[in-house]
Amino acid sequence: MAIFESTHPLVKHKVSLLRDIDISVKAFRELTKEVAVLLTVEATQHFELTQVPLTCWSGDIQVPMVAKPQPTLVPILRAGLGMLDGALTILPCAKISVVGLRRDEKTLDPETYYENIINDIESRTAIIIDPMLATGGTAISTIDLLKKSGCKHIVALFLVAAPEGIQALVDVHPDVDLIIGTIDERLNENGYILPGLGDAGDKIFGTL
Ligand SMILES: O=P(O)(O)OC[C@H]1O[C@H](OP(=O)(O)OP(=O)(O)O)[C@H](O)[C@@H]1O
Ligand SMILES: O=c1cc[nH]c(=O)[nH]1
Ligand SMILES: [Mg+2]
Repeated sequence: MAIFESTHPLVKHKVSLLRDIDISVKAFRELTKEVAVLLTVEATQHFELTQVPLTCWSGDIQVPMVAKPQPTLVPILRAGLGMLDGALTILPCAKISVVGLRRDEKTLDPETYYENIINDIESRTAIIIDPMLATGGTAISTIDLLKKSGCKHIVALFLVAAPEGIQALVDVHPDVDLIIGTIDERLNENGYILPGLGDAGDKIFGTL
């Protein structure tokens, strides 16, 4: 597994703005989208290229094009939807697989309530998008679902991650690459990330 924490100054700046207790729903949505754009650039920067023939204005040439089929984006409902527009800005032709999971507030175990994964996932990279990696339970279950569907290459993007969640993911799915905006300090006793963003889903959907 590769664990990559972004060093981009704009990622750091925007994640810092997301932490403001007085942030509006509008600003939280906009910043989430903007960080998703930047993280998607980071996630795609090592995509393999291949030379293909093309006829251009001056004749026949060989041009570099991405070798593998378009990836599938995998937003985890609900909060992952807040990153979808940003990821699609960079990957406008990506297929979309949707999974819905929620944490039980007491046990912190994830419950899967929706699954719609594309058919031909074997040949595509899956890019999971979710603002938060806390205990890691939700991401681990999502990766289980993707692998059961035949997915062979998985990258996961998070705005903020806790060290506990990263370790849990490494232990269970060591082959998955992580792209993280900022690695925070720790989880609190309720499984929330410190200093964190609070409940990202509630802030994106205005359900606080
Ligand atoms: O790493 P974990 O401990 O599993 O926690 C992380 C998950 O918790 C949040 O979703 P939540 O369950 O609040 O659902 P929501 O997106 O509908 O708010 C978050 O968006 C992740 O999906
Ligand atoms: O800190 C956290 C942990 C889980 N889910 C969130 O939205 N925030
Ligand atoms: Mg939530």
